Amino acid sequence: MNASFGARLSTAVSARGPLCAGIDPHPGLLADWGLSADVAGLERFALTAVEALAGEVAVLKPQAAFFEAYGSRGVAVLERVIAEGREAGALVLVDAKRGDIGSTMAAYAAAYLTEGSPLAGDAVTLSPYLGFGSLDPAVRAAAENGRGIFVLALTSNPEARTVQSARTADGKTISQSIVDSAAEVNSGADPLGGIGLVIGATVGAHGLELSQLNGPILAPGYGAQGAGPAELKAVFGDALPHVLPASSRDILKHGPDVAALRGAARRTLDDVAALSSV
Ligand SMILES: O=c1ccn([C@@H]2O[C@H](COP(=O)(O)O)[C@@H](O)[C@H]2O)c(=O)[nH]1
Repeated sequence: MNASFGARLSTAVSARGPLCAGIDPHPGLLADWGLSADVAGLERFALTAVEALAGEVAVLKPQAAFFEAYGSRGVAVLERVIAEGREAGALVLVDAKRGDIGSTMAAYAAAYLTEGSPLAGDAVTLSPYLGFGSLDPAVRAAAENGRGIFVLALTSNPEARTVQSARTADGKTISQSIVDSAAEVNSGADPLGGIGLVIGATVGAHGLELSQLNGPILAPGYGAQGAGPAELKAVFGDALPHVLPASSRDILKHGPDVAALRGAARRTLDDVAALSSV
């Protein structure tokens, strides 16, 4: 792959607008869509979401956990979602939140970031809580393969605060130290580095200094977790142009009708786009 992930993401967002639509096959949603809680139901759910959304949104984010819950056949469905989502023109961010010591991280990088692997989308979410440096094999694989990573910095769930807002020996919050490590890797990249961050749209006042990041920010928590356009503006301020709001259940609840799913994604995009004119 020739173009960098930062360049591909910038092009996709310019063409389609800033939205990451999640594919989270919750058992409750499968039931609401009239589907069985088995691999056949999972497959129908996920591929309907791909059909509805992959031609519309810049980024699709399948949540790996809901596929893994069905074992190897569920993972095979995830592989189809990745392949078919990309074929239909969306960038696919696999939300797997992997993290481990460096030597094991190399295997995750082979699985999620290396050309030819059936689980490799365009980017993957990673956890830095074994130390940002433990992600080095993934950082290298991402650059070599034109792919991206999104590193958890300040997540949307309230329980995260005690860990992520704790301070390191130099007085920085842990989340700020993750921002700074990502900024160091992204420095000088044009138009945008391939190391993104995950910062929830729900986090409220956070005090993070994001001006040097030079990378994308995935903002889950939009919709079902309570954040809307006003929260995006308040949380991200000047960083808003690099923010990719992520919404799953709030869009998926409109299925299984394909047109209704598309309509929900478009309304979300319109609400987000209106922010740039405020
Ligand atoms: O901080 C985080 C990191 C990841 N997520 C994931 O995003 C979606 C959110 O789903 P909704 O239905 O829009 O609430 C889900 O896959 C989470 O695992 C997050 O919510 N917060």
